[in-house]
Amino acid sequence: MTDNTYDVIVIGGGAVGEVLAERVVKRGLSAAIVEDALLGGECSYWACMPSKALLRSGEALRAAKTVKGAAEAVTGSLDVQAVLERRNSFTSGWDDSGQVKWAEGAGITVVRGRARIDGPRRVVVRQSDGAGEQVLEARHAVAACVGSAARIPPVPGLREAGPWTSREATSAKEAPRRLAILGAGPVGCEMAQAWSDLGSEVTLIEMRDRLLSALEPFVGKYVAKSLTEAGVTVRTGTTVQSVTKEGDGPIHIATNLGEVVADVVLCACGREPQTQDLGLETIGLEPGSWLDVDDSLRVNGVEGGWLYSAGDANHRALFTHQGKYQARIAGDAIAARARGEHAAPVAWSPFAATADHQALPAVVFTDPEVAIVGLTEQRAREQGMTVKVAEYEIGNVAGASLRADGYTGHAKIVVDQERLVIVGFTAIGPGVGEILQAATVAIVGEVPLDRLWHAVPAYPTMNEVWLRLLETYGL
Ligand SMILES: Cc1cc2nc3c(=O)[nH]c(=O)nc-3n(C[C@H](O)[C@H](O)[C@H](O)COP(=O)(O)OP(=O)(O)OC[C@H]3O[C@@H](n4cnc5c(N)ncnc54)[C@H](O)[C@@H]3O)c2cc1C
Ligand SMILES: NC(=O)c1ccc[n+]([C@@H]2O[C@H](COP(=O)([O-])OP(=O)(O)OC[C@H]3O[C@@H](n4cnc5c(N)ncnc54)[C@H](O)[C@@H]3O)[C@@H](O)[C@H]2O)c1
Repeated sequence: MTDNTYDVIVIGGGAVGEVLAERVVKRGLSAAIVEDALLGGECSYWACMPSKALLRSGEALRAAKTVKGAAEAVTGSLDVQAVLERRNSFTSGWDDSGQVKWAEGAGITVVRGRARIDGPRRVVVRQSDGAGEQVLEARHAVAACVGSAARIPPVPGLREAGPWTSREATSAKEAPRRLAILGAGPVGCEMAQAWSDLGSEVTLIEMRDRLLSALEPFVGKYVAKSLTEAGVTVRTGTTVQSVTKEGDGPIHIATNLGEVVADVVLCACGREPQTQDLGLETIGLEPGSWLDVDDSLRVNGVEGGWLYSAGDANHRALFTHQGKYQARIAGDAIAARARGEHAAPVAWSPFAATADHQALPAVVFTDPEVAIVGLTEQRAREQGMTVKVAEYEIGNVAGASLRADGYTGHAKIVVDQERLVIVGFTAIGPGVGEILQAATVAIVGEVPLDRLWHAVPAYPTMNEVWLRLLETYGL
C-alpha cells in the first residue's frame, strides 16, 4: 500500500463524481477525485445553474405581467447587467474553492490534473501545476465520471466561424446583437429564451420538423408559439449547408430554406463523449466511446469488474439529477462489493439504476416550462405496450387560473392498459415543474389508477390537473 492508494478513484469531479465520492466515503471507504478543470463540473459553471439563472429574471418579469394588479406595477424591462451579475454569483465567479473546501470537509482527497487509466485499477494523473505525473492505485474501483462535451456537427465552415457552445452561451458577458442557434433540443430552446429575453435577435434553426422533437408533439408546438411571440425566429425542417465568416464581419449561414445572418452562432446540437484520452485502450475498450454500463453502473467488458461510470459519460440519461442518482447507486454497489457482497443489480434494488429506463424526469425551463417523466405515447407503443392516454387544458383548473390570467398549458398521461398504471406524464405551462414529482412518484411506485384516485389534490392548486386527467381518462 502506498500513500497514493485509495479504495475508490473517481475521475471527473462534476456533480456526479462528487456525489459518488461522497457516497463511498459515507460507506466507510477512502476516495480521491481527480479533476482537470473546476470541481463541480459543467452543471455548476457552464450548464444548469448559469442557464437557469439567465432564464429566471425574464420568467419572473413575465409572471408578474400575467397577474392583474401586479402587471400595472411592471413599468420597466430587464436590467441585463443585473441578470448577468446574478448569474455570475451562481457560478461563484467560476471559482471552485468553495467546492474544494466542501470535498475536503467530506473526507475526499482532491487531485488536480488530467487522469488516464493505465491498466487495471491504475490511474496516471498529469498534474495541473506542471509538477509531472502522479500514479494512483485503486483497491476496489475506479469510477469514470468524465461527463460529455458539446458536439459540433461537420458543417463546412462551422468550426472556422468560432461557434459558441453551451459553455460560451452560459458564461457570456454581453448579449450578441444577432444570435443564430443550431439545434432546438433543451439547450437550444432554453438559450433562445434566455438571450432573446436579454435583448438578442435570435434565430433558432432545427433540422427536424419540430422543437424538442424527443418529447410529445404538442410540446414543440407550444414552445415554438411562445418563442415566436417573444420575437424569436423559429426555423424547423432547416438543414444548414455551410457557414461563412470573413474577418470581423457577420456570420452567413446557408440553409436549404435561405440564408441566416448572425453575429454569433451557437451549436446546441447534442453532446459527445470525453473519453478520447482516458486510456481506455489499455483495458480493451474503444477510446472516444460512451462507457457502456450495466444497471449497477459497472462498465461492461472490463475484466475484474472494477470500472464504473456514472453521469453523462455513460450516455444513459444526460441530466444532473439522474447522474447523481446513478452515483448513489454505483457508490452503494461499490461499497457492498468491497464488503464481499454480490450486490446484484436487481430492478428497483439499491444496486440498480432502474429509474433510468422507466422514470426519467426532466424540466425544460423555457417559458412556459415543460415537465416530463417516463414514456411518451409513441415510445410506450414502440415498447409493445397497449396504452390509453388522457389530456387536459391546465388553464381550466382553478389553481392555474389564479396563478396567471389567461393561463395556457396542456397535460397528458400515458396509461399502460395491462397494469393500469401511469407510464408517462408530460405537461407544459408556467410552473409545471413543481407538479412533476407527483407523476414521478406515481410511475416509480407503479400506483394503480384506482388507488391514485384517492390521492386528492389540495384546492385550489395546480395539482388539481391530476384529478381532471383521471376523470378525462374515465375514472
Ligand atoms: C446548457 C446546459 C444546461 C443544462 N441544464 C440542465 C438542467 O437544468 N438540469 C439538469 O438536470 N441537467 C442539465 N444539463 C445537463 C447537465 O449539465 C449534465 O447532465 C451534468 O453536468 C453531467 O454531470 P457529470 O458530472 O456527469 O459531468 P460534468 O459536469 O461534465 O463533469 C465531468 C468532469 O470531469 C472532468 N474530466 C473529464 N475528463 C477528465 C480527465 N481525464 N481527468 C480529470 N478530469 C476530467 C471535467 O473537467 C468535468 O469537470 C444541462 C446541460 C447543458 C449543456
Ligand atoms: N433543463 C434541462 O434539464 C436541460 C437543459 C439543457 C440540456 N440538458 C441536457 O443536455 C443534453 C444536450 O442537450 P442538447 O439540446 O444539446 O442536445 P439534444 O440532443 O437534446 O438536441 C440537439 C438538437 O439539435 C438538432 N441538431 C443536430 N444537428 C443539427 C444541425 N446540424 N442543424 C440543426 N439542428 C441540429 C437535433 O435534431 C436536436 O433537436 C440533453 O440531452 C439534456 O439531457 C438538460
